[in-house]
Amino acid sequence: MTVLDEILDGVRVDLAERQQAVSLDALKEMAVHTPSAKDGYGALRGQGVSVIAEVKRSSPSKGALAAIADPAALAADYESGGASVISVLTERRKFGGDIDDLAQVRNRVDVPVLRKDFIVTSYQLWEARAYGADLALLIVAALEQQALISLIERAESIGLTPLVEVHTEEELTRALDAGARVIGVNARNLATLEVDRTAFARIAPKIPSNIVKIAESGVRGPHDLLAYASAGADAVLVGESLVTGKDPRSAVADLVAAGTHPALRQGK
Ligand SMILES: O=P(O)(O)OC[C@@H](O)[C@@H](O)c1c[nH]c2ccccc12
Repeated sequence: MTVLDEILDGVRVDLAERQQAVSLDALKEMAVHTPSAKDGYGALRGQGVSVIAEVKRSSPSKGALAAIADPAALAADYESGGASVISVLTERRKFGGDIDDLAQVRNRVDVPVLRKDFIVTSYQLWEARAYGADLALLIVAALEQQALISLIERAESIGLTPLVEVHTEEELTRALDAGARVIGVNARNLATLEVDRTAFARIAPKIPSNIVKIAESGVRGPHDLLAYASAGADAVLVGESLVTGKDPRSAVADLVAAGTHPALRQGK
């Protein structure tokens, strides 16, 4: 069993519990009263390389990273550093997240918020919307093709921007066939947890130019952002180096400064 399979088993157990506690109808009712979603696609297509800053307490590869007692305060620091989108890990068992973190972050920042989780049913998309998310992650490696297609459609129909994550060329083909418009290339293989920072440069040239390209994982600082930028990234998604650093606001600001430097001259 791979790490991803193990995570998905836990996700399904937790999901069944939440579905017992809150009906789909109740969630839909909540979502109706949630302010409409912000434009995730537009936020990532801004000037230069956009920064998606992540709220993450732990990870299966490293264990505990940071306690993060106040996720909204951290998100506010990210926003004031210039982050274009805030990513909130809501998976509980391996990442120490909580769906309530999403609501707290949503209530504090103005930029779009991404629900980062292992989404396998439309119930989780309704949850994302009900708790204020504007974007939702869909991981190709975790989904059958038919499920991927219908989750992309459902996300869009309820106003969420789906960020479709791939790690290989085959997964990219599936993402494109399924109609993804925002694609993230994760440097980390979720089956083995190995990080390969060359994955983005290998896969990005095969992504059509109208699609937003995000380089995910392994960004330690401006140097890595610049490497991803020269390989064509519209945005980078950064977690660990921000939550484990001393000053998340200035760490984001340094990334944003590198990503908007005039010398980059990206053809967006
Ligand atoms: O902490 P890092 O190496 O900066 O990576 C952030 C993000 O890319 C990573 O958390 C991530 C990418 N895809 C995921 C899917 C599920 C859980 C987590 C992730």
